[in-house]
Amino acid sequence: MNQPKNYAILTDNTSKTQDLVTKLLNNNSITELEVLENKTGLLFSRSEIERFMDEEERHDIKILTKDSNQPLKTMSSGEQKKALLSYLLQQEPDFLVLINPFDNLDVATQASLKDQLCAISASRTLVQFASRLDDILPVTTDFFKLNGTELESYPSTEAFWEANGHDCLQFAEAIPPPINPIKEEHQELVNFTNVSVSFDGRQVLNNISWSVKQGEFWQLIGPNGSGKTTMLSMITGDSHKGYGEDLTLFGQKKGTGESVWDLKQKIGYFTPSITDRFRGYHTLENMIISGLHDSIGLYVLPTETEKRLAGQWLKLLGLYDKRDTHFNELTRGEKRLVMTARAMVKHPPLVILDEPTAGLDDKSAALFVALVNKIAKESDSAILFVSHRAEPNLNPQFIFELIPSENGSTGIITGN
Ligand SMILES: Nc1ncnc2c1ncn2[C@@H]1O[C@H](COP(=O)(O)OP(=O)(O)OP(=O)(O)O)[C@@H](O)[C@H]1O
Repeated sequence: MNQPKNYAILTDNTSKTQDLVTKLLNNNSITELEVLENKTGLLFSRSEIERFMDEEERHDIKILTKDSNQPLKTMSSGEQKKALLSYLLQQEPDFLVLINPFDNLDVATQASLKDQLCAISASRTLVQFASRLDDILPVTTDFFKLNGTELESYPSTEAFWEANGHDCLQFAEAIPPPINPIKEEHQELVNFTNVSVSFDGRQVLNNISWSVKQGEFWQLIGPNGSGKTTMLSMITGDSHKGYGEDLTLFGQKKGTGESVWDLKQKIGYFTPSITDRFRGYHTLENMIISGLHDSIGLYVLPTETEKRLAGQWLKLLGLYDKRDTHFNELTRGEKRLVMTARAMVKHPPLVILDEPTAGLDDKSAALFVALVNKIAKESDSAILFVSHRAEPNLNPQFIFELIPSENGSTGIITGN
């Protein structure tokens, strides 16, 4: 049997990935990939996981979770991807379309998925869409770049790598100060003392002790399933876990009558799913101002001072000329910059960025990281950056790392 071909398609924020994927899966003719015509392809992507999650929940059925007692929704990203891959392989497709397969995975899970995909590639064609160069599988035989709807091909592997180097931009202007600075009287914003959490009798966090003080810049890392999301949702008030444990938020012990609203006032929060699901028609200016009103999109008339402040942020982001553009017309990378400015505009005591670079191409991720470093340096807000990737050039002061074990994850603190 001949070794199948394996394709890598590098995408950036102009790429019409969805259009090409639909064509591939529907067997439409694509000149550059004509060997796949009349072959059966299946999709491995975050959106497929979400679709199955929806199906399983809505119809109370098990598709990907046949071999598990746990709902797909509560599985870690690594567990979800494993379940999807095994389900797809059972159907023996001729080819698999992979969209950013390593996003949201920690280093060890990425390595194990990479090995698995390389093994699969010996007998099945892989078509990998990748927004990060580092992710491209070593078994790739043919390289492309997707510019809008155009597939650009390269005569050789070397020609591809030579053409796709990149450089990193920086922001020149200063971070705009808040209109009404928020006074936080407690020096310590978050304190976990020997906190343990279990789900259905299985311990996930084991004796976690961690304290975040005003103005500190932290990165929270840990492999898939180690409990990062669990910890974050205890801080943002989205989880009741932590009641009865020694967990203090902004000077108040969790479970002693704090209101989620009060917590939200003190925390600027950003995770890409907020952006990717956002469907309203609001201008960039209004999106940033809405951060002052704790809404997404603006439903009151902005004041001149608010407009001026939004203008300063947009200048900093290099998006001032687009201030009247609708948010939905921005590229993915631009949207994330705007949503981070929105989370930051009040200068809340604590800013949480949850996997903020997932799905961004290298250039956009570098730009995003540069913005976060700048915010950390020029503001009094404490920053908590959650990411699996060792983000090149991110400069946190401290790293809190979750180390999984049979009795749940323990935490260690390292400096940067
Ligand atoms: N509501 C729940 N019910 C049962 N198990 C849960 C629930 N929430 C989380 N878990 C389990 O707890 C563990 C930690 O999950 P969590 O989502 O906090 O990890 P994570 O580090 O954020 O992972 P990822 O990086 O993949 O998102 C996982 O094994 C997960 O399956």
